[in-house]
Amino acid sequence: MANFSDFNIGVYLNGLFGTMPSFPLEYAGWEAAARTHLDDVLYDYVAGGAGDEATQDGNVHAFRRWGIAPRMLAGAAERDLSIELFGRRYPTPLFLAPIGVVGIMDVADGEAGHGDQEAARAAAATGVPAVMSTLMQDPMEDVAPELGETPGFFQLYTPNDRELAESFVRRAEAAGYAGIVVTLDTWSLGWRPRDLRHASMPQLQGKCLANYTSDPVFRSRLEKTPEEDPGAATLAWAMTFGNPGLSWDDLEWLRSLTELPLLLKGICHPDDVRRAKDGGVDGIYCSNHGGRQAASAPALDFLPDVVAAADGMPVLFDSGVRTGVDVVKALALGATAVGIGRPYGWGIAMGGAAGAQHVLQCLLAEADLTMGLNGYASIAELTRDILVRIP
Ligand SMILES: Cc1cc2nc3c(=O)[nH]c(=O)nc-3n(C[C@H](O)[C@H](O)[C@H](O)COP(=O)(O)O)c2cc1C
Ligand SMILES: O=C(O)C(=O)c1ccccc1
Repeated sequence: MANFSDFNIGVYLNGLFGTMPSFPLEYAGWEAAARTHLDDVLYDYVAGGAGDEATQDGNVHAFRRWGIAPRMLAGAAERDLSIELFGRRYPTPLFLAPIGVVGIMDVADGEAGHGDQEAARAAAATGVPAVMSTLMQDPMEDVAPELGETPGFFQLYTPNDRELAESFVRRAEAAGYAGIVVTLDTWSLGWRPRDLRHASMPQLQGKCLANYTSDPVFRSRLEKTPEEDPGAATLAWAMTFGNPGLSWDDLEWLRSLTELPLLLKGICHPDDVRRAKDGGVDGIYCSNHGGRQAASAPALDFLPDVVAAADGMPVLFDSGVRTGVDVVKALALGATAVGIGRPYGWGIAMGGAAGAQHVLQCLLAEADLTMGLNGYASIAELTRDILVRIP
């Protein structure tokens, strides 16, 4: 059993010998460190979100409206943070949420462009599974080997071209991804004032489109190859990316594409959970896209009802997790596994795979200590009744 809070002790021990931590120890520090490396367009793209950004702020603040009830003399000196998901044991309850621009966020060493592989290496080093975006800067086949023994899931943005969607899923299966996560909340881009101010976003600059430009179906739709005419390829991407017509009627087709675990991302309403379940999915991914798409209530506020409707089916959760304490609270509200987006994105920007691994170690050490000091030895003990509502 891993002891995640050894990380904590290690920091103090290093300090005794005059070695200070290489990276900041908390979210604000990760974001600030990342910002020193990123240009404004990319920084704003990652940091920003929909509208006045009240949704993303609300995601973070929702965690503060819950408190953990401490129990003493509970014998929680040894903790087990492992979880089971789709028949497999994972050492931690965390996963990396898909970030479509992480491929170009690996700027710290001055050679951006393989950030998807850096994220995969952080997953390999920690056993934290990664959901990898459709929007990669390297093709999915080049990213998968970097995951090592740790499973990766392929996140599908369903293009409005069925053959292309099918090709993506076949490629993900062949490359060894362990499941398919279909994101439903981005069939059109949200209202994002920061990106509008820059009148730019990375994909429109031709970034992170490698899964498209390497795809035989996508290429067959072009008159000239992406190498000959990159601008035309980017335009073709913009024409095929959005899929406003996708509906529940398409779930049967999506389900038919793979026998791998199939999850739907962006689900917050219990009625949608039931429809998804009826359609034969294997898991629900409760998220409001980190407040980047539609304005909504905090994703955390939907989690308990989503878990109830899922009725035993796994529920992945993300949106607003910033600390190890947040991880514990999401688990207590019923999440099977807890995803982080921006925190590890900043990690990649401040130090590549090592930076992302550091972020995971901080979150895990804090989650582990929070459980221990509050008297909870396993994730099974983290239930709704260990939380109190803070008015
Ligand atoms: C810069 C950025 C890019 C993202 N790209 C994708 C993506 O390609 N696919 C997807 O399903 N979600 C994407 N998301 C949403 C994340 O998967 C996740 O839902 C969100 O970041 C969680 O919120 P958090 O950032 O507060 O942790 C992106 C998020 C960010 C910050
Ligand atoms: O930025 C995002 O959150 C995202 O997922 C996305 C993907 C493609 C186009 C625009 C946004």
